[in-house]
Amino acid sequence: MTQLSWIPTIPAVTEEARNAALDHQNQLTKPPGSLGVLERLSLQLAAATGEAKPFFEKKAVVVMAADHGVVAEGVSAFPAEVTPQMVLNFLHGGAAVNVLARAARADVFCVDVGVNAELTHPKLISRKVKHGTDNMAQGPAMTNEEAIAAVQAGIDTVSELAQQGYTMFATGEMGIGNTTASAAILCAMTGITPEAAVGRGTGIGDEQWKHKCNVVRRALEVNKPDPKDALDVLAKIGGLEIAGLVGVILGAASHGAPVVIDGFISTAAALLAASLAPEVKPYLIGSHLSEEQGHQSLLQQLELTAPLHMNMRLGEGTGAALMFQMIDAACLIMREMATFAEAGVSGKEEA
Ligand SMILES: O=C(O)c1ccc[n+]([C@@H]2O[C@H](COP(=O)([O-])O)[C@@H](O)[C@H]2O)c1
Ligand SMILES: Cc1cc2nc[nH]c2cc1C
Repeated sequence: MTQLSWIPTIPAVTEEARNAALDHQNQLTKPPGSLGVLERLSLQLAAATGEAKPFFEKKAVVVMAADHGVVAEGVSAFPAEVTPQMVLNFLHGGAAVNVLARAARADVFCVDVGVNAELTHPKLISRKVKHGTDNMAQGPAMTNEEAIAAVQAGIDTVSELAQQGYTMFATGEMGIGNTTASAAILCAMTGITPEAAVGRGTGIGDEQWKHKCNVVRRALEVNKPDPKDALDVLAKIGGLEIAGLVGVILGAASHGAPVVIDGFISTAAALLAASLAPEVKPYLIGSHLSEEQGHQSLLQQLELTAPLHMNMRLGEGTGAALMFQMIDAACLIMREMATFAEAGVSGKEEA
């Protein structure tokens, strides 16, 4: 596939830094491999940054917010007006993601990429492409141009934050109806049935779940998205915040910054980003396994692992913000743990 002009160039990760990190890790006072996921993270972070012992002083959770026309079909347990209401909650610092980001010493940035209300707040990043998507059960959710503009909103947001010194990013989102769009993306990209991809979202019951499966089936039949063309999938059955997250992921990787992927919706965005630019893959860090049915399938498709099993299904970037604390831990192990030589501890017996 030829490189599309709106996709930023993504640097290759560095094996030298990974090897230097592995050398150091092998000298630390522990049996090799005994710190499990923390060890794997250290090596990935070294490869991504080109530094054997990186530390991330400034971390950003970017919450992309937008509305979904498909909510008119009755696919969510909550009304669409919750999207703008929660945006204000993020801006006032009162949402779960704000609390978990504070716990991780990270900052939350909220971007209006397509909320169906006029929002003004000094902290809001306003990059509205349109007032919510069109109803994908009746036709395409967006045009290709709108989808690209929303991707660009994510790329631009990350570029500005990188200029302010942020070196690690997490994906967050808010959009009533967006588990329907994400399930449709999973079906389109992998060919699995709506029954295997659709989950309970904000908490729908059995009858509404069956209806949501039928809505996804109809959206796929009406739009016939081409799985080999991730932009086609994104525009026809995606969401403006999902497109924004594709931009966050592409943008972070283009700056050589690792990007922590939150739950179901964020992982759908990551799957599209990796389809558009496979070079993003070494920059992706899985966080938690969402309760939403279909999340495991998305992770498998990306060969991503989600170390945190917290029974969460909130979105917003909450699982990714928790993962920031594990990343800090992995970095500090590399910087602060004593080596066998320093501590006078005997190494492994030779066989
Ligand atoms: O990230 C997840 O895994 C996740 C799972 C279920 C629900 N959500 C959140 O709930 C909203 C979408 O749910 P729904 O039922 O309206 O499609 C949206 O704002 C998401 O952030 C998020
Ligand atoms: C209250 C509420 C908060 C959320 N945060 C992310 N998705 C959400 C959905 C609802 C309904």
